[in-house]
Amino acid sequence: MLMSRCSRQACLASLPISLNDISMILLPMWPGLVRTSLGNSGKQRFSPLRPTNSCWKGNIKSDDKTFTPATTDFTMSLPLQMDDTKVKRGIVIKDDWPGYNLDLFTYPEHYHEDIENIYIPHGVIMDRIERLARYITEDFEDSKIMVLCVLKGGYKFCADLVEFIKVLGRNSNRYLETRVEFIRLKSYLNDQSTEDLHIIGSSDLSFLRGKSVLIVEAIVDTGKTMKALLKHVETFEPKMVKVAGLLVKRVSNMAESLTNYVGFEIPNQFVVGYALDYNEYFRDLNHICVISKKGKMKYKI
Ligand SMILES: O=P(O)(O)OC[C@H]1O[C@H](OP(=O)(O)OP(=O)(O)O)[C@H](O)[C@@H]1O
Ligand SMILES: Nc1nc2[nH]cnc2c(=O)[nH]1
Repeated sequence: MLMSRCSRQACLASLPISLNDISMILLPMWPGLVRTSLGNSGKQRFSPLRPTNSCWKGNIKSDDKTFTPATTDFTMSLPLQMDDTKVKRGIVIKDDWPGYNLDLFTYPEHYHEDIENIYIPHGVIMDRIERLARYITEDFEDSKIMVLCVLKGGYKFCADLVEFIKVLGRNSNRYLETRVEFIRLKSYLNDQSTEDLHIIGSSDLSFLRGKSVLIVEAIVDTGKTMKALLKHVETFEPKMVKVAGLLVKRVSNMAESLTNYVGFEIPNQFVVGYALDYNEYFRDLNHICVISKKGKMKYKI
């Protein structure tokens, strides 16, 4: 079987071994730290590797079908430096990444014809968030931060990120206290950004004054939402603001990097799942997937 590899630097989650002991992460796994290190001993235990969360290519036989090998793989970026001046691209997914065949994973049956592929499996999302939690915990100087979750798309990312930050804190001598607040922004209709960017609910963020703030957003695409939000947040004079984006799209007009902690850099494709929607559908899908033409037609407004 043909195996490809994930780079150590970008794929490396919290491992109880030295970097010199391994040359790559072949299969990221989930459950990760949250599930495996719970308990009073604080000791990390490893669960069996599960191929469904893998970062690989090859032929897999299942139900007498041989699935087409993936032609490419997650390609990793340079090592992330905790340096604001460097652009952190996260795990870079190449333009020709075909995703995983739907038959390799489980997902709600009613979406069968509505998604093209499993673009980023849930387990890989979780493993990457675990790593982001560590960057954030090590990076913030304050021991307390205000987490501003951008709804609706960011709710799952925020919940999982904060959970990982808490678990890390309980298992180390660096506990980053998190207070979570929410803001709801809406601008998309179908798969298009519109000129109408609405703050739904209260826009008063005066609780951010003087605080270290982490904005948690599921996706930065055109960057319009994030630019507008950063401008709005700055008016409340926080001490500092950083942005965690699970996905950042590679779009040509994005001149500046708005995101300090990037999960994955992805091509310009409309993705759904893990709380990302298409007209409110697909938020219940746990993987990140590419919507199919049929799906777009079916749920179009
Ligand atoms: O970078 P941009 O092109 O501005 O796009 C990013 C925004 O688009 C989505 O929000 P949406 O307006 O769909 O609202 P939702 O989060 O409630 O789904 C997403 O959750 C981001 O907030
Ligand atoms: N669901 C979803 N929402 C978005 N908002 C901006 N880009 C996207 C995208 O690719 N998917």
